[in-house]
Amino acid sequence: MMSSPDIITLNNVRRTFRSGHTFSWRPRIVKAVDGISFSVRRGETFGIVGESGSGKSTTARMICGLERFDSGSIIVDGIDVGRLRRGDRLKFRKILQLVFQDPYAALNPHWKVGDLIAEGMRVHGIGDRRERRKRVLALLDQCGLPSDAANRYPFEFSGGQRQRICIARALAVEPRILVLDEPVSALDVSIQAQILILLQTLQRELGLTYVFISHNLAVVEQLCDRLIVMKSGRIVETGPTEEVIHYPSHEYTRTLVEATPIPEPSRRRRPAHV
Ligand SMILES: Nc1ncnc2c1ncn2[C@@H]1O[C@H](COP(=O)(O)OP(=O)(O)OP(=O)(O)O)[C@@H](O)[C@H]1O
Repeated sequence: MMSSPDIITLNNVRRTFRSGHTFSWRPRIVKAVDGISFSVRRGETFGIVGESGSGKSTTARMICGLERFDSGSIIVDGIDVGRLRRGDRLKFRKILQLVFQDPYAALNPHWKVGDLIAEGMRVHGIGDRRERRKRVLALLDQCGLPSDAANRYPFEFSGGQRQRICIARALAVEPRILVLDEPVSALDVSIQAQILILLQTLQRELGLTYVFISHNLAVVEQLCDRLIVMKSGRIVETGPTEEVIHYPSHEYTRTLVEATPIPEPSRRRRPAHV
């Protein structure tokens, strides 16, 4: 059977939050995600951009099965995320892993880095202890970390190195998809560039699909093949990254582009591979 070119498909997905005081007469209804549809192709980097509050993180969390949705459907590698049962969650995590913005908060400070990376493998029953140790060392190397990192604690590392640890941990279970929610936003610009290069290299080597959430169009421009622009829970623009950034058709995208210094001429990178 031919596998579909699309690995993630959202169809008319909505998510509403009630906010405001429990005792207020009129709780405020926030349409965080207001009927969005898009597909992500296997092996591509798909960007979700928009200003703060536009619904990017809610979308990412719904794709990951961490946030329920009110209506619509989300299919990830053939799995209906809306119908994930408790027992399916583990299997789902082997397909899709997440990397968050804050590498400080994401790592348990009491665990050694080697144990942090090996934990997912242990939970998923991958290899025995010896094999897991070997794989931890290979992952450290692949993510540009020294091998003695395995025996050290997260606090001994810089922000960029911690994000490398988070990426190694995500890759440990050999997922097909990484959802990266503002993965470089907390880092210095020079460190950002190194992490982006690492992500590009890993994608090439492992054939990964990335969903990349960012408010920074310069970063998105460097990494993403295609993107959607979100505003108030809706998609206002979609298309190949260069087209959207250099020839935006929506006023909102134009405002985002104008607010971002994007180096010229465009320094994009590698042929998209599927
Ligand atoms: N758990 C929640 N309870 C109430 N409102 C929420 C909740 N999560 C998100 N929202 C609201 O939904 C809207 C979209 O939020 P979301 O975090 O998805 O946006 P975002 O584009 O990722 O913003 P940011 O970049 O600041 O994270 C916002 O108005 C937010 O306040």
